[in-house]
Amino acid sequence: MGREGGGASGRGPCVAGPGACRRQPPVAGLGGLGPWLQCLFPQPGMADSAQAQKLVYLVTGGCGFLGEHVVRMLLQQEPQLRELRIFDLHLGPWLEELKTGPVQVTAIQGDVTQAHEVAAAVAGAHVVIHTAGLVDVFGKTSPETIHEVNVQGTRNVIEACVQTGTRFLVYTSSMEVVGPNIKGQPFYRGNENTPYEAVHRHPYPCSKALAEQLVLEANGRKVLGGLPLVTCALRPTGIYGEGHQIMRDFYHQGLRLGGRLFRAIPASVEHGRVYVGNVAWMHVLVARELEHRAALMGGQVYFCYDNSPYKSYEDFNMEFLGPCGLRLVGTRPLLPYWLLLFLAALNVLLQWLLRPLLLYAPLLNPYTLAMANTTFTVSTDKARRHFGYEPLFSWEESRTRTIRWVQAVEGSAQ
Ligand SMILES: NC(=O)C1=CN([C@@H]2O[C@H](COP(=O)(O)OP(=O)(O)OC[C@H]3O[C@@H](n4cnc5c(N)ncnc54)[C@H](O)[C@@H]3O)[C@@H](O)[C@H]2O)C=CC1
Ligand SMILES: C[C@@H](CO)CCC[C@@H](C)[C@H]1CC[C@H]2[C@@H]3[C@H](O)CC4=CC(=O)CC[C@]4(C)[C@H]3CC[C@]12C
Repeated sequence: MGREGGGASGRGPCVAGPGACRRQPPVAGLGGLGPWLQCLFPQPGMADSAQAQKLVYLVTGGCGFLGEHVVRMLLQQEPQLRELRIFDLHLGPWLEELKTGPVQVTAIQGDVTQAHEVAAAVAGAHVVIHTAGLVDVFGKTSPETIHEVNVQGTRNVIEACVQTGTRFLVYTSSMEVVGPNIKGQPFYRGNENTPYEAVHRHPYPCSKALAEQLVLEANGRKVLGGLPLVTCALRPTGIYGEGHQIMRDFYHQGLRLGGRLFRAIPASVEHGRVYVGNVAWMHVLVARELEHRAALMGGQVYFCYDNSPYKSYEDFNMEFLGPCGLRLVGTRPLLPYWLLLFLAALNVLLQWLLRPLLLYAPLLNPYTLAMANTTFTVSTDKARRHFGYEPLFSWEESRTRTIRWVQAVEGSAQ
């Protein structure tokens, strides 16, 4: 238990860096798009592996944006995997193609708010990666539902681990657990220990903060069989990459506006972003190393980071949308902040008025405006120090992959 820093186990060598254990080109390709389908069968290299395939992993939310990348990354990069269980409210058709490889892929349609469904899925798993969640900052779902899925769902996962004897739990938290806070104070190149007043009112960050707290408090609880549960939480900043719905929304909005997007956020406001492949890789590494470094990693939080540049939310998106033919108009915001705030408030009113008839959930509301307008960037090496994380994808690779994906979205939209 907790052989910190040893790296002598069968799974140890990967801590030296991704190159040491990369068996295939990194995962890519999502959403059933043609050019990416070649990457759907990443497993043959693993068949050569002399290592015993003995581990059972469960990924909740495995059909979501991040979850799908975690699933594919595990199949590619975790040689000890025997069975991969994918638990999600909505199962994707792409799962079928994964079932032909050497790892047993078990798709489980289920709801994290239903304790018995979660317990059945967790039973017999060695590791649970809990990414399932309701990501809603646009008012699409009620605060109660967000709480139910994100908080009660997480509680159910923890209890299932305790009751069935699963010892390792990795939770996908969020930068939003820290901030930006309601005062809009900047968090500039902060790390996991940077003091910051983390005060929230919006249901999404509140739910993520509560769920993260539950996960961290559960570290050390005795599971069935008497051994301690080892948990930790990963806090991605704004994730981007293949399958990112908000990027898709911005792209389509730009197309509707004749190939233009209009600057609303000052270029000086920096927003932390991280490539989905690197977030997935970090989950895989954490899951692998929790057993060997339990004393060091148990109960810890880690920001997810890579070498993506610090830019404003809009300027960062243009790194991908620009090469796809869109243009960001204006070097400064075209509308004054007070007017944007007024429009954001108007959107809230419209959402409320239209609710009986239709769901009106535009990107702009007071919360998203505050988010986009507040500097929040991380600069840390905690993940490297604790479990040897280095980004698997360089910024150039991440950028190229994302651009290719947006281009494929464009192709499939025509
Ligand atoms: N997208 C982002 O920029 C960031 C996301 N996160 C976190 O990462 C995790 C994954 O987020 P995304 O992949 O972006 O979201 P997503 O919406 O694409 O994926 C979430 C998945 O969870 C599933 N799910 C939702 N409710 C469920 C339920 N009741 N039972 C079972 N499955 C359910 C959904 O069907 C979906 O497949 C979430 O926990 C989110 O809070 C954290 C930081 C940034
Ligand atoms: C005012 C608009 C003018 O173009 C720009 C609006 C952008 C917003 C939709 C995004 C700005 C910041 C994003 C959030 C941030 O990246 C952190 C997040 C973490 C999560 O855990 C989930 C997603 C998100 C809340 C993300 C959502 C979209 C933004 C608010």
